[in-house]
Amino acid sequence: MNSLLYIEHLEKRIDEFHLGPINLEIEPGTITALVGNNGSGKSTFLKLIMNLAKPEKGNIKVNNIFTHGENEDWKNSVAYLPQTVLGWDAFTGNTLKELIKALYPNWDEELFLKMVNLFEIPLNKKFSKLSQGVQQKLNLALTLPRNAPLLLLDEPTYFMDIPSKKILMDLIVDWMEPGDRSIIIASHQIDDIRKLSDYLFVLHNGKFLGHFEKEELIENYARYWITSSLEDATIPGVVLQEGNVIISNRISETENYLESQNIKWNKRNTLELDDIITLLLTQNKQ
Ligand SMILES: Nc1ncnc2c1ncn2[C@@H]1O[C@H](COP(=O)(O)OP(=O)(O)OP(=O)(O)O)[C@@H](O)[C@H]1O
Repeated sequence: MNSLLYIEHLEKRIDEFHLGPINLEIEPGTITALVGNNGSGKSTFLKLIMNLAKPEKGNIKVNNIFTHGENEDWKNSVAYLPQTVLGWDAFTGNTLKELIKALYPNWDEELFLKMVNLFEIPLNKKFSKLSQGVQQKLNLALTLPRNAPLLLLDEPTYFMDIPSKKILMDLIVDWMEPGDRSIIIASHQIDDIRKLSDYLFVLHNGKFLGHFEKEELIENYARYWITSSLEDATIPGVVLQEGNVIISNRISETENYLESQNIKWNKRNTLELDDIITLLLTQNKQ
């Protein structure tokens, strides 16, 4: 097996909250958007991968090494950007760079300097004196150059201005260029999800709703404007009906049924990805 990340039967409880069970494999060369409602367990899931939280059940392997075993070599294969970092406030960017560089044998100084330059990060200021957006940029500049094949990003663009988001997208595309790397990016930013991801990994209140190939997911949904009376018809595949507009995620079943019942429609379109995510997270009928 050649997966960068392998997860089976993963479950975690925090008080009333229950995450999982989750099964997931991440192949090299892919970007997966980790999507879910607030409190659905995205950050917890990334912490579990990093062995910063202990699961009740299940196994996690990074580059074929169990993350909760004696062998900690897996840590060289993963770079993690948490939502918030603790303990950095008193240090300048320069000092943080030296501390982190020493831990990562594949550190890419050229990429670090490029990111500092593109994001205009002042390296001589203490972390606590930087705005939240600049802190986020510095954090990214201290994460991507670790050159680990698996990159875990928890809301990396939350505080960033629009041009910086664009710069990061280009950096990520370049970073993926070698073809043997993968990213999991937890995000509520629809642009990040739409432009970057190959797959969507969807959580709802801790429940795993699916690991979808993005284009396939988009192709699976359609909206129809019905011109005949629908009355109380239960139409196969329909996940939402508002008046005479229906949305289906099993298009051929729906169309066959409409045809067999002589129910006419005069317009059909595809859904935007944010509409599909909203349906997944609110209907939860999948
Ligand atoms: N340290 C903790 N102590 C108590 N509860 C926690 C802790 N960390 C997470 N939780 C709970 O676990 C659940 C999942 O939280 P988590 O932060 O993983 O969600 P999330 O999907 O990342 O949310 P958001 O989109 O708001 O960032 C929540 O119900 C949260 O309250």
